[in-house]
Amino acid sequence: MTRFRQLMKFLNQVQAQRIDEELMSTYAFSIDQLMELAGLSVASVVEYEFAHVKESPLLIVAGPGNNGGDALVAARHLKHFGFNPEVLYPKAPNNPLYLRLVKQCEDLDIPFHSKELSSSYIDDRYSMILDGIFGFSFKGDVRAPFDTVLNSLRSSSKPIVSIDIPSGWDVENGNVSGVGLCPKILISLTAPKLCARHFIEKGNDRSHYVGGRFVPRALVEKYELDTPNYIGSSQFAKLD
Ligand SMILES: NC(=O)C1=CN([C@@H]2O[C@H](COP(=O)(O)OP(=O)(O)OC[C@H]3O[C@@H](n4cnc5c(N)ncnc54)[C@H](OP(=O)(O)O)[C@@H]3O)[C@@H](O)[C@H]2O)[C@@H](O)CC1
Ligand SMILES: [K+]
Repeated sequence: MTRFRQLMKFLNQVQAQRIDEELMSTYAFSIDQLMELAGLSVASVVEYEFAHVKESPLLIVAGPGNNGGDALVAARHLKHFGFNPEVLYPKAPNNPLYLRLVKQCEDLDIPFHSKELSSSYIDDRYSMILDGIFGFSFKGDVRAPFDTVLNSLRSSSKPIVSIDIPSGWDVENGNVSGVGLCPKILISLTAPKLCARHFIEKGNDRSHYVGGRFVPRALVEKYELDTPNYIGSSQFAKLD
């Protein structure tokens, strides 16, 4: 596993969105490719942290955008890694990319839930929660049906791993509304966003990883990104 000193460069919301756009224009990536690598990084971190509870079901919560797409990709990889993922998909968009990801999961017999699950059900059934609800495009107050979904996840005692942004957090200012999740683990993709500073402040029982090994050198230089030197085939780096 790659270890790396805590990164000092944090992206604001506009920079994160611009980097995403440049990857898919100037640097000729398709969204499927980026999402596949992002989801593989996420699944690899979950494997590293939760291999000891492989038999118990994992709850993977997917939102309506690309953060949810990363979660669906991670669900598929985790199934191949020998885990037992189930997906909560409260608002499944009718978009060919996500429809394909859902079919790939269903073909692996990954169960899907569309209605909110109670915190007691979550506590009884799952060993951990993977939060792929909102990423770097989240804005404003949390709208239905995700307000009640966040409530039940927040009331659960199970450890939460957040993909890119803890859901409900302002991308730059953190959990200012108080309705956001409190993850134990954050996996920043490409580079941490400004809200990650508030995650790090919360102390030593938190782990911060970075993943998404697709950033070309010219983009690193343009945005002065502080990306880790990943070792070998490692899909993530743990930040000390
Ligand atoms: N380059 C990288 O690093 C890569 C990053 N990737 C991933 O993409 C993520 C960013 O994806 P994204 O841009 O699709 O947006 P994301 O945050 O998933 O949410 C958009 C959805 O949320 C909704 N929504 C928003 N606010 C809301 C509210 N208050 N209450 C309720 N709903 C709200 C919004 O709804 P709308 O406003 O359209 O109605 C829309 O449907 C990024 O974080 C990373 O995980 C990789 O896949 C690829 C490479
Ligand atoms: K998230």
